[in-house]
Amino acid sequence: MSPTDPSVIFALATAPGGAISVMRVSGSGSAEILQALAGTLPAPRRASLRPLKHGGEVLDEALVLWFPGPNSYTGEDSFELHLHGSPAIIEAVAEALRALGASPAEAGAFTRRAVQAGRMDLLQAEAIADLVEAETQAQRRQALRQADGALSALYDSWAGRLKQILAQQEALIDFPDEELPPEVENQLMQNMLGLQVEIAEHLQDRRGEATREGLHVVIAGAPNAGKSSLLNALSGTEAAIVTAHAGTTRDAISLDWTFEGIRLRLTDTAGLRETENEIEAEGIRRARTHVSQADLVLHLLAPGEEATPSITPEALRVRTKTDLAPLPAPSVSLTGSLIGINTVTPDGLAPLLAALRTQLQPLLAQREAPPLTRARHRAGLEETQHALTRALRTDWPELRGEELRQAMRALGRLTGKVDVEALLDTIFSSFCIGK
Ligand SMILES: Nc1nc2c(c(=O)[nH]1)N(C=O)[C@@H](CNc1ccc(C(=O)N[C@@H](CCC(=O)O)C(=O)O)cc1)CN2
Ligand SMILES: Nc1nc2c(ncn2[C@@H]2O[C@H](COP(=O)(O)OP(=O)(O)OP(=O)(O)O)[C@@H](O)[C@H]2O)c(=O)[nH]1
Ligand SMILES: [Mg+2]
Repeated sequence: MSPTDPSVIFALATAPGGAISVMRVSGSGSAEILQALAGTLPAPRRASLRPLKHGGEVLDEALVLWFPGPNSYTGEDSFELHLHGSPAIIEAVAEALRALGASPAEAGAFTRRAVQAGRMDLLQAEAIADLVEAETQAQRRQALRQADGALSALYDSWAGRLKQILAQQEALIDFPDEELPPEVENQLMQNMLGLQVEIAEHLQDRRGEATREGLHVVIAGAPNAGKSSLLNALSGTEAAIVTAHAGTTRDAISLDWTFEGIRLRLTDTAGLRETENEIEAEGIRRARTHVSQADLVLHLLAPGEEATPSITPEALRVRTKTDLAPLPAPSVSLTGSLIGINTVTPDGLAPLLAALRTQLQPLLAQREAPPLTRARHRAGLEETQHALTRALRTDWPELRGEELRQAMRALGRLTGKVDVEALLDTIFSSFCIGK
């Protein structure tokens, strides 16, 4: 293929500003472009130092990696130029690549080509995006596991079982009514139910989404309860203003905090009370919105403040300023849910951290089965479940077959084994350039 083949794409794979910048190039026609720049093709998959020349000039002295297809990330002929990371070199090399017929890659284009070449499925491609963006160790582990194909294997096994169920169903259709063996029909129903139960359990597991997206923890309570002090103490920042004046916080203040490898978005809110002040009232309205959308609410109560009713039934109730007024021992044992903290003594937050750990335990637990990680997976599995439910409800064999096929299609779209093209744009548009 000619060096001007439009299917060759290039992109910087590293963020600008580093000492080294990696330019990635892929597509049939890569070999000619690399030869034009580096003189000859280096040995495959080995780092070689080469002067890169274009227009009779040396652009940089670079490390070159040549990956002949199909043994490359994209499955195509591709190469990498490990350049000195200056803007001038990057610009000159990009200019040369354009002149040689390559075009700038769109977001996710390299991974998209890897999917199209059958080197990975959609779940693995999504996991690569998550891997690139992982900020916590839990996110890293989860993405790596999904990239390895653990979730794909689970959904593929379900697709395999659905295929068997469909085959059993078709065998039933061919039977004349009077000879229909009831145990075959029974077996079929059992298989459908068994699959539904497994998918339902998988859908109940929120670990994957919580790990990937983080959890929203909202600190709420009356003015002066110590909410902003807690936000500052947990995050080790002075993000929120603290004063002895009741009604200090108006705007909600959010920051990210990693606890036990889980990403938490902490939000400090305006103290809840009746007020004539227009600004404070708006703050309180926003506070209530945050509370209603929280995954976990910490309801802070100053000493002497009535513990009930709580802001929301699920809130963790936290008695503050225990350095001033220790939690009376009986209240600890009687209402085990009341946690005592202060932001003054060295271990003042320990009871809250312990309670948070317990609360998050289900999310921290390593389990055998890989969790679903995106709304897309949840929607596809729910569609599968609905189709299975309809298949179970109907006595009409042809209709049941159609519902089973629909369940298979919904499941197949998750790995990308069906209807891939329609999905690629939405999935890869969220990637960064160079991936
Ligand atoms: N420089 C560089 N670092 C990188 C990548 C890259 O593309 N370039 N990666 C990109 O995301 C990740 C590594 N992933 C990769 C996956 C497959 C192949 C590859 O060439 N696979 C061939 C040969 C495998 C082998 O060496 O045994 C193959 O599978 O056939 C390369 C990188 C992270 N680090
Ligand atoms: N002794 C003691 N004082 C505290 C503690 N936590 C907060 N305070 C004090 O209580 C007062 C109110 O604290 P804030 O953190 O501003 O309270 P808040 O709930 O954010 O108040 P608003 O923003 O007005 O709703 C300040 O004077 C803090 O120094 C604590 O654990 N011990
Ligand atoms: Mg405050």
